[in-house]
Amino acid sequence: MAPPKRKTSDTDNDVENSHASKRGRPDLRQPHPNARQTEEFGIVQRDFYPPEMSNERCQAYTDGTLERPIETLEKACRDTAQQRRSVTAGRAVVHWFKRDLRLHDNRALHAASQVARDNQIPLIGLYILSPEDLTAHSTSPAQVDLTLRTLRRLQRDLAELDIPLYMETREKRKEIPNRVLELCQKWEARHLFGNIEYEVDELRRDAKLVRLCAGQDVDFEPTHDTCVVTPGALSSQQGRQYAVYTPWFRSWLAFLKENPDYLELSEEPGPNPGNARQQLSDLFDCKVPSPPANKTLDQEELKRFEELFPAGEHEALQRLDKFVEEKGRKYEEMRSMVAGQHTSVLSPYFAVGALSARMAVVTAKRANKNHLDRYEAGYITWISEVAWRDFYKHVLVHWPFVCMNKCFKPEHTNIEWEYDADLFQAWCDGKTGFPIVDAAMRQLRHSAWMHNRTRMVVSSFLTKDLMLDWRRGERYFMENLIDGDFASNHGGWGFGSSTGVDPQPYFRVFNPLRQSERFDPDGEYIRHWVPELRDIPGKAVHDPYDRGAGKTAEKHGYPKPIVDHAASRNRALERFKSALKK
Ligand SMILES: Cc1cc2nc3c(=O)[nH]c(=O)nc-3n(C[C@H](O)[C@H](O)[C@H](O)COP(=O)(O)OP(=O)(O)OC[C@H]3O[C@@H](n4cnc5c(N)ncnc54)[C@H](O)[C@@H]3O)c2cc1C
Repeated sequence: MAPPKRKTSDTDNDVENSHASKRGRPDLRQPHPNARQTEEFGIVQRDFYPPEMSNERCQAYTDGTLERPIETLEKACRDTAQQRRSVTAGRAVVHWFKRDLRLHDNRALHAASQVARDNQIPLIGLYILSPEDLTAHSTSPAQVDLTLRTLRRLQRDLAELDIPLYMETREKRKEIPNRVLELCQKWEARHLFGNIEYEVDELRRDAKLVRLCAGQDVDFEPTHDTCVVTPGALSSQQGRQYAVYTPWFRSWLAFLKENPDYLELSEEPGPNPGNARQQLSDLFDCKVPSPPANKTLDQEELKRFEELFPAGEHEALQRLDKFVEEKGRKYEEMRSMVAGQHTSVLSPYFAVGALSARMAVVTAKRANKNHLDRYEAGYITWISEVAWRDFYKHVLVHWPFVCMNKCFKPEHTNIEWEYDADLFQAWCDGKTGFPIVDAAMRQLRHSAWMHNRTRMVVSSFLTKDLMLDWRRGERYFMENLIDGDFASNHGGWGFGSSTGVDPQPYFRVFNPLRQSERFDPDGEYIRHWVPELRDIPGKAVHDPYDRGAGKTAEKHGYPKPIVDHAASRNRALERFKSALKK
């Protein structure tokens, strides 16, 4: 279906409620208007998109009749508890680093260090790069680069404590559990530590490793670390997992007040015994792995990202302190303004684990006279934003089907999407003719990062104005964001603004023009990212073709709007309504 043609007036509200790659893969660019769905083993195959889990199977997860991956891991830990208890100290302790690339406040690393010190044996850090995982997760080259640069810093910091960091690349991700065990055996380590990653494949991998290790007298019980409150710890009065943020957040706050130890920070590891350098000499000069061919950046990009996002936990901690001191108080008031920098831009550091969410909350709480939810509105709001990160991870753990290309609400599966390759490309390139959308998409391409407000605007634009499948946007974001995080990204695309907003079955349709005028009132953000519009004065910059600046825009090659917002909005609402009726 052709996109609706643009009308000249645009009168809807700021937010509408209705009851009702640059490195992209070629197959995504093909239009497939008549999607065919077949069911096999509970997986819906579409010929235009990767497999999607069936609604029945999703329901089984929701009902608890299908074992969740977290339960598989818990079961493996329970089943092996006795075997693991009898394990005696070996000649070393291993901490397996994943997305927890820091020394400060790293729960599993701290525990590993304690066991090593109690037994006067050395601690060894391990990191395995898995190109297959990076491809499967659509990790952006910018995030791979930040990870590798962070590893370099981490290696230096560990070396100061006489702790080696052994790193290697493993092409096949299936081999990783066996390889980790093999290395433990080689180093005669009987205790392995690691923090839990909550995505489906990672939980299953760790469950396998727990059993493998126990069979070979190695104790491995992965640790909860990445969330402030452990997934599964909060449930409603009916004993159910919250599906709505606000009551969940109340419960999150209450939990932390009752369990203040959840906000205790772990110390960094102590130094290795003096003879560790001799005993493990071959592990100290390990090279940081190279990025896989499909994840490399060119020289100019490498330099740019290094300048924008210097690596390591020292940088992250400095940014945190600076933000809390200088911007924290004004956060509530300023956070949605897209020009300038009013948010922390810490998301890349959370994504690679250079900073813990606990550390962020504790630092803001301290600045807020030790309160989580009263006193300064700025700090309270910022803490509640960091909590969103926890919330989406809790959702992922309880409803793991979100990993299978599924939106949160099964009924939204029936929405009829469009697959127009040209419209998708215009969105990616920032050439839609909607200045705020284009500025944001160009910010993403240049910085591998985008402001939260504009993430909401461009996701709404892709899925409502262009009616394109939200999964295309979700994937494009992962492929390009330096802070790509499965749970938060899916939360933004498949849980919230893109497919509907809880708790009511209504849909937000952002009006790009209203968003632009409200959150970039002087057009500073637009002029910064869209040079074709730099010469356009005043409010015309928000909508040049409708506000008498069309000639200048055209002269500088800025495109006309590719769709009519009002008509697109009506089409989207119709599509959503009819999907709910199905
Ligand atoms: C469509 C869409 C996709 C998104 N994809 C990602 C993603 O891949 N990775 C990611 O980290 N965030 C994602 N977000 C959430 C949010 O946009 C970013 O976390 C935020 O913009 C990062 O900037 P900041 O560090 O300056 O945040 P601040 O405003 O300083 O907030 C502090 C921290 O709180 C957390 N946070 C804030 N808002 C959210 C939110 N809405 N959801 C989850 N956590 C939040 C982040 O960890 C953030 O670093 C997405 C949002 C949308 C709407």
